[in-house]
Amino acid sequence: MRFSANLGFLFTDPALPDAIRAAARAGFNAVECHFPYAVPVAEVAAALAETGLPMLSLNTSPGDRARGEFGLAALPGREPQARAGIAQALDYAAATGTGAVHVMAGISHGAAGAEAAFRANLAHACDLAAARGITILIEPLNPRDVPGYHLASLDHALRIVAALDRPNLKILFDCYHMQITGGDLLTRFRAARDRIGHIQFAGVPDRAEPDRGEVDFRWLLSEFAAEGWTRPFGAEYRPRGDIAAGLGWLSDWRGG
Ligand SMILES: O=C(O)C(=O)[C@H](O)CO
Ligand SMILES: [Mg+2]
Repeated sequence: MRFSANLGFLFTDPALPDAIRAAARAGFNAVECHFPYAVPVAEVAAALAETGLPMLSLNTSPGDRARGEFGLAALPGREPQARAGIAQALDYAAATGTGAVHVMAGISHGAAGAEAAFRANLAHACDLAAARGITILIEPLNPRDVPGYHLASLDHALRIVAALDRPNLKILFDCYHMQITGGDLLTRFRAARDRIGHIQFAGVPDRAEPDRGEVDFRWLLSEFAAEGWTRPFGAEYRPRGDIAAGLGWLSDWRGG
């Protein structure tokens, strides 16, 4: 069982290169991040090379968070900024050997033209990414945490992936969001298995360490592995307190 530290939520105190080093020391096998763009790419590439950890994924720019933006790809009229963000993310991914870019849909509130904009931007992203061997991810986010987010269900993500029919377009199956939007995690994972490119997890409902709450991750992740999932699972949770003190779940997996 291998685990990736999501550096958007874990090890957020040090700058990104030192967060990568901290994740390696803590025993993670990989890292992933949200928005690395303020950090010189050479520093991130150097930390990855030094630790030997791969960076699995990063997100396109969210846009202006102060104005409530959380992604641009499904915002009609914002195509230039969305595509600039996609180009920026692909450049950063290529320079760091990152295998996947999560193209963030954004808060569309179901506006007219949002779905068409999202699909066109995704097709564009897939074309650019394919030339660089990079996977494009889309991630349904639950509407309680992100009201109005354009991509709020697994079914919607499956419809998009089927319609665009690109081999490098996959779904980011975040067990936290999936539990809140319907549960039935193993059955829904099995049904979507061929379309899934990455898995994340966190305790539900508090989005903290995955060692308590309504999902038994020791059981669930073992079942995913039994289904043939071999990639690292992305730990994307907000620690209840001290990060190191909360890593018992990781040492339990490692056998103490
Ligand atoms: O919020 C999540 O679950 C994510 O993984 C996104 O990348 C947003 O940061
Ligand atoms: Mg997630």
